[in-house]
Amino acid sequence: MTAKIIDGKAFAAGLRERIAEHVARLKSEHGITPGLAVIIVGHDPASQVYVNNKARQTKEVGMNSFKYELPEDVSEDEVLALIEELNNRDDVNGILCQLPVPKHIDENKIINALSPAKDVDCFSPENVGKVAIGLPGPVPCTPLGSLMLLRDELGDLSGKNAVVIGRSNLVGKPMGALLLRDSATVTIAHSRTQDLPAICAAADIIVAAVGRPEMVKGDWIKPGATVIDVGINRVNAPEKGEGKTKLVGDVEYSEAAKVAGAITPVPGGVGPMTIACLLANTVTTACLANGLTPPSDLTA
Ligand SMILES: Nc1nc2c(c(=O)[nH]1)N[C@@H](CN(C=O)c1ccc(C(=O)N[C@@H](CCC(=O)O)C(=O)O)cc1)CN2
Repeated sequence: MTAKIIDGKAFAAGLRERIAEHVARLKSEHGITPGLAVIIVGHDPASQVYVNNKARQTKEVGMNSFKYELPEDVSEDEVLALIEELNNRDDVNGILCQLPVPKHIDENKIINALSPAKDVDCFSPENVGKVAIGLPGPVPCTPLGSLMLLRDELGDLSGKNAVVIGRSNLVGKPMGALLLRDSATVTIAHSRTQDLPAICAAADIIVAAVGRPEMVKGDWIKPGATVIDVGINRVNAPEKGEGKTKLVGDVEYSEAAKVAGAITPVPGGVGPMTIACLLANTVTTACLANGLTPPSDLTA
């Protein structure tokens, strides 16, 4: 068996088209242009690429983009003051601070300073709670993107055995909550889990979000299972030449693809969904801020 490759890049492009249609309707019917503010602190090259992609894609779907590039040595108080200013602006419906931030800035203080109504990453405790109990609001971007790919691939997830590997606040825990909301039978595995291969062997769905290159082996996977690889790990690639690197996921892709029914590649799988879902969340928060029901196809 060779797995179907789930094309996250193509799915994300389709999602952005739908977002653009919703944005056009918000403008023409309600006079609302959603706005997304992105804050980046320092010069991490990967973060700069992600932030530039976020700004470009925000504009492409017809929304307003506001980018704040702060120096590496900016004080925590200055970042918090900027967030406070953005919290109070009517033309800003979504705010995010690109992670990681430099060590002298407390990530939790940043997250707690964001107005939950504009927290389009869905990192705040209030929004995490809403996700858990199924109230309207933003949904963590990478888990939402993974869920959309799973629903597209499998349809109804009810009763499926789903194993999420990783228990981070950003991916593992919200992914578990979303799968549970879709009535999957959810196991969250982590570094203390015993006999992970046996747990994976019973899974109809595996979501690998552990941050360790190729940790999930092909022979752990049940034939026909759907595998969502959230990992994006840069590793050395001597086969490409001296000093070269490549991106790999948390799953041993080539072996897993021989067994799985469907699998996301890295790159081109979940990654592109993260930014598309950020735009979807900005439409959601813009709707909620204006007393409108968010489009159901952009949320969980
Ligand atoms: N405030 C946030 N910070 C960070 C987040 C986040 O969701 N919110 N996630 C990551 C970075 N990230 C978005 O911000 C992100 C990472 C990767 C991709 C992506 O499309 N990856 C490509 C490969 C890209 C490459 O070649 O390097 C892929 O998987 O195909 C998009 C967004 C950490 N920080």
